[in-house]
Amino acid sequence: MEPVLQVDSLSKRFGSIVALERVSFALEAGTILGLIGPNGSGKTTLLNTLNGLYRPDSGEIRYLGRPTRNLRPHQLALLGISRTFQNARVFHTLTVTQNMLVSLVHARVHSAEAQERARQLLTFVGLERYQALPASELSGGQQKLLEFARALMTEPRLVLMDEPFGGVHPEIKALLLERIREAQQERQVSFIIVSHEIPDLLSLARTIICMSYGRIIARGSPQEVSEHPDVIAAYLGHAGGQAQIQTSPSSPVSSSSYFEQAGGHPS
Ligand SMILES: Nc1ncnc2c1ncn2[C@@H]1O[C@H](COP(=O)(O)OP(=O)(O)OP(=O)(O)O)[C@@H](O)[C@H]1O
Repeated sequence: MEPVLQVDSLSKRFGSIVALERVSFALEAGTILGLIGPNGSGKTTLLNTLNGLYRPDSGEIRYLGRPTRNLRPHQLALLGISRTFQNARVFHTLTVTQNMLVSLVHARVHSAEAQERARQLLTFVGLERYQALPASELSGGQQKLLEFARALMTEPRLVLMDEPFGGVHPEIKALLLERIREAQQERQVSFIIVSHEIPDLLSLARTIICMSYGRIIARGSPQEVSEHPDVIAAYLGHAGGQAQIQTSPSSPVSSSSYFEQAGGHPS
């Protein structure tokens, strides 16, 4: 089957900073890819390039076999690539429902159908009772749920999510994890999810890619990547580190304390 996304030798620099260096991978339809890596390793730049916010310096992205080079984010959204951000980007003065409808301004969807889609998706993420409230009245975690529901409004084939679990209350995180799984399994949506919440990501994703200094340093199953010596070294900042990436949410070291210990890139 044709991959939903094919990325070949993608590179992106900001002046002297190499944010992406010959990044290549393919994403099968209906699967979840987890993207990990120390701070500054290029994860957000990769998402920004995939959804048309940044133009790559070189390399090619094909979505459902079609090159995306000259397409802008709203055009890619109409084709089926949607996106959430590290800090939820909701419109605070608009109501929850209006936030949902914003994603369809460029789409030819009848107003009644758009309203019904918004209602169903808000129910899906447990926000139905807040639909008439300004988004500013939602908690940070609820705003992440809203952003996720909004990303589904265009009936995407691929959703790019940047740190969906960061700073989210455990109950909301559990709901978000469940709904991402449901969207993948029942709607055949593919996901690329960037997260520092390693145990959650490892439980969700079929494949993990680890980046460091703009390059892919490991890819494979959650277990393969979490045990990969280069991955452990990248997080610890020295080769042959003894620590393991914790693979279970119930493991004694939480992901956040793990990252506090491990730090980012070695300087
Ligand atoms: N718009 C920009 N202008 C200049 N440099 C940038 C820009 N965006 C990213 N960078 C640089 O590119 C590199 C990769 O950054 P990026 O945000 O993609 O990393 P990341 O892996 O997402 O980090 P984090 O986990 O901290 O979010 C960093 O050195 C960053 O400072």
